[in-house]
Amino acid sequence: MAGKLAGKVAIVTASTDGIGFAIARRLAQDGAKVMVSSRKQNNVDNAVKALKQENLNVEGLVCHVAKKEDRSKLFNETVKKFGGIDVLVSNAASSTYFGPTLNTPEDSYDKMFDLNVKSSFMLCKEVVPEMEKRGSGSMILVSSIAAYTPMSMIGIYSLTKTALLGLNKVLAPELAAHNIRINCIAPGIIKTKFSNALTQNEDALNVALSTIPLGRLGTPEECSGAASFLASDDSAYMTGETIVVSGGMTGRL
Ligand SMILES: NC(=O)c1ccc[n+]([C@@H]2O[C@H](COP(=O)([O-])OP(=O)(O)OC[C@H]3O[C@@H](n4cnc5c(N)ncnc54)[C@H](O)[C@@H]3O)[C@@H](O)[C@H]2O)c1
Repeated sequence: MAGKLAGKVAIVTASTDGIGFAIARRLAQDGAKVMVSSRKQNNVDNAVKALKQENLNVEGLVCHVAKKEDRSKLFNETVKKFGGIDVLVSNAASSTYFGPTLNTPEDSYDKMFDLNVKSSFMLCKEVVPEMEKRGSGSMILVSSIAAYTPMSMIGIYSLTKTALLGLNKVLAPELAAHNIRINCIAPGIIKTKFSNALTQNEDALNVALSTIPLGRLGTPEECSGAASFLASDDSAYMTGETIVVSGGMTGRL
């Protein structure tokens, strides 16, 4: 397929719905071969079917990103199906507690750090040998606007997203030595299942909208162009950076 990502192979985690699905679709529309993944076989099957119906070059696999054996399988199967790995989008995350930060249970804290931060780090670390074989690579971490201005009722989730900005900065120089780039995307409030709790409550929605200069929520598709840009050689001189996709929200929460 022609396009700015022609010849590239991409993995997108948690890509059967929401922002991950939109990114997987956009990378494939721009010419990449894409491995779609998430935790449930049924969701993987549905996403792959939908994308194949659009004549996109995708395959799918179950991957719970906190499980080492699942991550290994994801890399091995991608190499087997597509011949290598050029792009990794680490998108999986969860927010397991809503309320005052000081009340966050320890197991929730651990779960969010394990999934949102540690799994991202392990994916980045473990994919390096495959990218080295290709001679270059691009990694993209999905952070959040909450990384900059923590949202009060999801304080520890926000903290994990700030940690990803740090991970981005700390890995960029080391990965550069392998000719691999790493960058972040920080979405604002995007209409997905993830943001349902906020967007289905009219009062909360109105408060949120009042902080967004563009006056509306974003869509998953509006995050996907930034991912495609960071995956492509158009961003060849960028590493350790973050693209904010928030309708102008930065610093306004
Ligand atoms: N929606 C927003 O407003 C918003 C804003 C900023 C950042 N984000 C980030 O965007 C990313 C995608 O979120 P989304 O809004 O598309 O919501 P979503 O609920 O569609 O995506 C989250 C995905 O992560 C998956 N996931 C959870 N645990 C997993 C695991 N262990 N292994 C693999 N997958 C797992 C879920 O199944 C789900 O598909 C997340 O990193 C989220 O933090 C979302």
